[in-house]
Amino acid sequence: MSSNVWPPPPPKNESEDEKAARLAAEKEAKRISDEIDRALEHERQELRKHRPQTKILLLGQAESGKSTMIKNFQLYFCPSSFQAETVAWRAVIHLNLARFVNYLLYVLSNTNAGSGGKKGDPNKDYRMFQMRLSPLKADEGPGLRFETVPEVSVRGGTGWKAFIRGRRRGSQSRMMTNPEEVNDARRILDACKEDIVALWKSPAILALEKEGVDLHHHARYFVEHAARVADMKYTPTPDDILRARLRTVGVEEHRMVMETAAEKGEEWVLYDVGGQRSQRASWASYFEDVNAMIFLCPMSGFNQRLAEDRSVNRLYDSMELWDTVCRSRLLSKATFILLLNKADLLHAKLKAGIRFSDYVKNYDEDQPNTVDAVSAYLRKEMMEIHRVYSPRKRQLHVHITCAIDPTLMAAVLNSMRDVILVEMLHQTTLL
Ligand SMILES: Nc1nc2c(ncn2[C@@H]2O[C@H](COP(=O)(O)OP(=O)(O)OP(=O)(O)O)[C@@H](O)[C@H]2O)c(=O)[nH]1
Ligand SMILES: [Mg+2]
Repeated sequence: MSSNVWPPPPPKNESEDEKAARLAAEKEAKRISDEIDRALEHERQELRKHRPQTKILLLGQAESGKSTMIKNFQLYFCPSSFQAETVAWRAVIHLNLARFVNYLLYVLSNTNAGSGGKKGDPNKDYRMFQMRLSPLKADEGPGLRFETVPEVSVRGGTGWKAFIRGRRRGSQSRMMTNPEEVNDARRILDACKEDIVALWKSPAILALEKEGVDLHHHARYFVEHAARVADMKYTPTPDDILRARLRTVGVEEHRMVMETAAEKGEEWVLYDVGGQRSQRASWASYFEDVNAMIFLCPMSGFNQRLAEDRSVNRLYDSMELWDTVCRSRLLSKATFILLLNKADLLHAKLKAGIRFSDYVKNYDEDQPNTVDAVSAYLRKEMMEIHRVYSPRKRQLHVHITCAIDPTLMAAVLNSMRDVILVEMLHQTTLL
């Protein structure tokens, strides 16, 4: 008979007295075991009470992927709250799609791409779109600019997700005025979906790309998936939500109740800031008591310019910003995590033959034009800035990331969580 079975089976030929004594002993053992469990749980609760709240600040220039990281965090550590916000993201995705389609139409109306005029030609299609999507254009304001796609934005703290779910009135969001309007927009998009697909495949769009008009915008994904996304029955997938673009204005506070094992029930506070230059002045007031700072540097920006100042290269801006953040005394005690993001876009650019060394003068042209070599170079440069300019010695944790790929992000998120927890524990024991 196996000695591993618990509780052990009753001995053969057990008398009534022996049975009563055995049951009493088992009951006592269970009482003691439950008591130990209760004491452990109590100790855990006490530890939690006395541990300072986990506060994490995300920094980086506009479109570096800060808000996308917040979504990843929520998807991984608080999946049910991520799930609950799906409907709110659908409205953002539809606006991303509609505005990109409007942009395509605008670009087409300003070029001679494709052959205009004939029956059934692409120009006829886009005129029809312009007409059908006019309700969505109502809040755009005059003058879509040729070189940019108008962005969807919302000011932090407006509670827009609850508003779109129809639970909150009076939101200040400019995005939509009421849920009925959201449904109208869905019906219009559904009616237009075949035309959107046809427009995207049309010779006029192909001609634009051939002429060198850059249509590599984050909303491109939604127009490529228009048949699914514009359908009335559409529900966004996690991948779609990670691709949705909603520019952050001001500072958004996200209170996340962790659903995963060790920290289950704990509330972590994440601050997401607007990354444009005009927004950066408001950051400092959040520096003081954060436990960790996650900085996002989009590696693919090496050949791009800032939307807010076309004279500035995006990668240089990121480096300068990193320098400033490293020097900050207010952040000197925070755990530093650096994410070299948009590895997928960097890969696509390098593979297309765009040379990193043409834009970054310190990168020797003999060095390989590969993601590995370029990311190793950026890692080294940024670690050096951190080492030289940090007001006190501190560890830096660096990851190469692609924030739209939740499978790849899982390992990074786990590692970041572990680092933050260990630092928190360290701070608690020092207190
Ligand atoms: N291809 C690719 N796209 C990404 C990646 N990370 C983020 N994005 C996309 O880039 C766009 C901008 O990302 P956001 O997270 O909104 O950028 P942000 O830093 O919050 O920008 P601001 O709110 O303006 O400061 C979104 O459409 C994301 O889906 C990435 O690693 N690869
Ligand atoms: Mg943002």
